[in-house]
Amino acid sequence: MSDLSLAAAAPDCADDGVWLACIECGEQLAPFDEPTYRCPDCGGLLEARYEQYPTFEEFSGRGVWRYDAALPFDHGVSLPEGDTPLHEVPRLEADVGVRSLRIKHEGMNPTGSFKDRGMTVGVRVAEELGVSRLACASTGNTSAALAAYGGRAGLETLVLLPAGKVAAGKVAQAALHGARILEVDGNFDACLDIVSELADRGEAYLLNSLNPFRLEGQKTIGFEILETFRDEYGRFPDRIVLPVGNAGNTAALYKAFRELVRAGALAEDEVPMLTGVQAAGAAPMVEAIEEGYEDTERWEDVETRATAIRIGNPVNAPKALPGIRATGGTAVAVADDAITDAQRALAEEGVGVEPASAASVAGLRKLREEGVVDDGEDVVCLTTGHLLKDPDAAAAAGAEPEPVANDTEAILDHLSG
Ligand SMILES: Cc1ncc(COP(=O)(O)O)c(C=O)c1O
Ligand SMILES: N[C@@H](CCOP(=O)(O)O)C(=O)O
Repeated sequence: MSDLSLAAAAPDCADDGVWLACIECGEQLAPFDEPTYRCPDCGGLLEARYEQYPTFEEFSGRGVWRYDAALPFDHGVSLPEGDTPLHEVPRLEADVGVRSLRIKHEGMNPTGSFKDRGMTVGVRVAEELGVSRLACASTGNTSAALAAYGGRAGLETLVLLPAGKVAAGKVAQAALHGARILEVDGNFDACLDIVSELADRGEAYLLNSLNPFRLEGQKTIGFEILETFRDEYGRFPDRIVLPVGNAGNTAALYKAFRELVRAGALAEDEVPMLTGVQAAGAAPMVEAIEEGYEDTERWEDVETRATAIRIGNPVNAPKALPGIRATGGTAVAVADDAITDAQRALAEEGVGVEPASAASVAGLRKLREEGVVDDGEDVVCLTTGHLLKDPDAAAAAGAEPEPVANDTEAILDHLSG
């Protein structure tokens, strides 16, 4: 068993400084000999390990590649990504009633979601491996990012989408960036099963978050939040609340914290509580936390307005569940209407997010009402995708346009009426 605890000692050194390790049996693999997504011995998830883990002082530059000392390469296929805002939301902060509330808006990445952080590293690894076709299953954002970064690298991209369940903005992005789009008569989990099989047969290089290098890019969200928060407040946040679908970000943030603890840059009692939020209609991670499972049980029927997190079989659960538990966090399910209310509240303070992103704020509100989150806490909510990703959901959540005559007096009458 590979130790995923915060207190784990630094792993044994490998000659070349980076390798892949199975989180279940500890098997170590050379990272760039051939595409590998799971342990060939036991089927466990893999994660990248390094000979050394940097402290904050070793980071320099901007965006994802500021953190190259903690990544397998010092540059990648970049648009560029990262360096996203940590918004203040004073009205929401007062309404929720916490010491401080900041919104880390990952919708401000080049294709409008956090997936860009994963792709800049993942596509760099694809180049290293010399593959020609990249593929993913997607609820939308992964496909948009893969198409853009694959296109930038001049590689063929193939995406499998659940038919009729992907927001318009995301399909448009994937199409225009040049992906070949296959609409599958099945949900996201079925698409991922198929893409994984295609990858195992050598037909394509898989760039979902099952790919450990995707998560290397995404862990920079954790580095960025901690650095920015510490620079502004002189301390680290108590809690990070995030939407959970395939559980890649939860796993990636936990990995960032573990690496900083190992480097001596973060004390164990300074690690923020990882708090996952799922839509009530797609909540296998919440079930696993509540029931004490080590992995999720697959939900075959999932439904939510937050289509980005309409996922019933989170592949990263064995990495993410220990993270939630070890940091003293929790997981909570929220109703679709609560997600829309949170989307409106964020939008009213100028922060435009897609429904799945607003789940973090909806979850925080629920946990405050339940008394799980204390009023003295410093909280960061992660918002993962931009409002324009899902224009239909935004239009439905906002006010209806009012038809008026083409006449100034009529408009003044209308406004005063
Ligand atoms: C906008 C958005 N938010 C949240 C998630 C969930 O992230 P994760 O799969 O890393 O849990 C996804 C995709 O899964 C997403 O596209
Ligand atoms: N929301 C995701 C689902 C796939 O997640 P991944 O992180 O495993 O690629 C999407 O945008 O497709």
